[in-house]
Amino acid sequence: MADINVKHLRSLSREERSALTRRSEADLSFFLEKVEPILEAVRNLGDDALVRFGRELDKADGLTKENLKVSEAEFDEAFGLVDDKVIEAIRFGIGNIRSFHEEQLPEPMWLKEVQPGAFAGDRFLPISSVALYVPRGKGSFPSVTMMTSVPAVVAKVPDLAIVTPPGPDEKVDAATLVAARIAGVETIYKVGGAQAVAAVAYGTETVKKARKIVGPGSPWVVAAKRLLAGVIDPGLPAGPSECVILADDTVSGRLAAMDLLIEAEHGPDSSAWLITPSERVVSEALDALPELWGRMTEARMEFSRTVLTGNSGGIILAESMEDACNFVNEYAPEHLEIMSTRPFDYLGDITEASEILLGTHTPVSIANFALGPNAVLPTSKGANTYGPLSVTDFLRRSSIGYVTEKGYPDMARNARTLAEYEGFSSHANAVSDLRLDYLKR
Ligand SMILES: NC(=O)c1ccc[n+]([C@@H]2O[C@H](COP(=O)([O-])OP(=O)(O)OC[C@H]3O[C@@H](n4cnc5c(N)ncnc54)[C@H](O)[C@@H]3O)[C@@H](O)[C@H]2O)c1
Ligand SMILES: N[C@H](CO)Cc1c[nH]c[nH+]1
Ligand SMILES: [Zn+2]
Repeated sequence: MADINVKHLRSLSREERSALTRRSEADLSFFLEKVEPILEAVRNLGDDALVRFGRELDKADGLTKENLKVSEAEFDEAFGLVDDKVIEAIRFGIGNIRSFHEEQLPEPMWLKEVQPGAFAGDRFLPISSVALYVPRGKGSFPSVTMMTSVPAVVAKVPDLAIVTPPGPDEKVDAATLVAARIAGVETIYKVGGAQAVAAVAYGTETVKKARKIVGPGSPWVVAAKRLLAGVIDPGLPAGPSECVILADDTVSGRLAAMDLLIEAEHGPDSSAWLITPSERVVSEALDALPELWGRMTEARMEFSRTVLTGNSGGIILAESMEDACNFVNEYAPEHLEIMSTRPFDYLGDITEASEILLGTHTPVSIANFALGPNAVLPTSKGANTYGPLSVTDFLRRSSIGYVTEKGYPDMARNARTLAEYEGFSSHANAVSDLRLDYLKR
């Protein structure tokens, strides 16, 4: 396949190497400009704007203020529309996702005696209201419903709502409704894109204001979250999907090509690279791609072709596995597969990746839908500072302190010394002997 990008890491200049790590999210200027009036319209016109954008952008001609919120009847109807096999897969996935996320739930409170008679610790409470964004543009995403709802329910967020675009029939994707109900979320609004972020940030007549929004989305959603970061907590940055397949010489290049196409098929703005020091793997992967494309739907094949022949995907030949691991760390992918019969040999060399999947039987698809770890992951080098969506994203932490009469003297003496050094007289007074006098009265 002559037009698939094949890069030799050794022959690239620093600029060329760094260009390979660039994602579509790096320049959102087009989207930021277009999204601003949408946010303003929602702020000023509320439901009227949501109905207008739903009709214009999602072609939901039958959307009205009255049906913006999913009804009980629509939830019930969804179970009849979804194949039993799909419901079973949703239940299977939710079971594993719940089991994984329950392990993340911290004790509600802990206290440690840091000095005799002086205690310090943390207390956790759920965030009072969170909106979950479930995309629906280039596909429907019951799996994102599972990944966002389960940790929120495990964290016991009292006020949860899903926002997701309506289809042209002004309905929410049926499997999304099924997944929401099984996971335990009952409020769903038919609004997507930038207008959904604005709706939960400002609140409208129908849509309740939320303190935080989580969930992945297209650049429209990412741009809106950036612009509204002062109004609502936008959570971790989760934009267009991306993956790196890191393969050594122990595996088949055909297998590597198969997994390279997983995330490359999300959209033309996705990113997907296969990196290997093995020329055999490169040539087998190139040979396999046409057959694999023949097994894909036309639209998904076109998306992945765009990715693998454009600026954000292809195959990279590295000098060695060490060289390849260094590149992976520079890239900081959302999903990483270490495809090798000895994956643990390389795990220690990878420091920057949102998700690391090991071996030849853990393709990204299994992690996207079934395994349990969260598939809402930071993109565009977000792995440098963020982790995957987790139960703790739905909790807020308060520090707890308790000093007893026994612990007071040492604490007060040291606090006073620093208060005086910093020049804060009231801070110092509050830990002076005056306190002991006042305590006597
Ligand atoms: N990082 C992650 O964890 C993760 C997980 C799943 C999906 N994803 C990514 O999420 C993204 C989902 O994107 P999507 O498009 O499928 O769904 P989406 O719901 O994010 O975007 C569709 C919405 O965008 C808005 N929109 C579309 N065209 C517009 C225009 N011209 N002007 C204004 N608004 C417009 C519409 O409101 C529409 O409802 C994909 O890029 C996918 O790769 C990421
Ligand atoms: N790969 C996505 C996260 O980047 C998750 C997903 C859901 N459905 C398909 N893929
Ligand atoms: Zn995916």
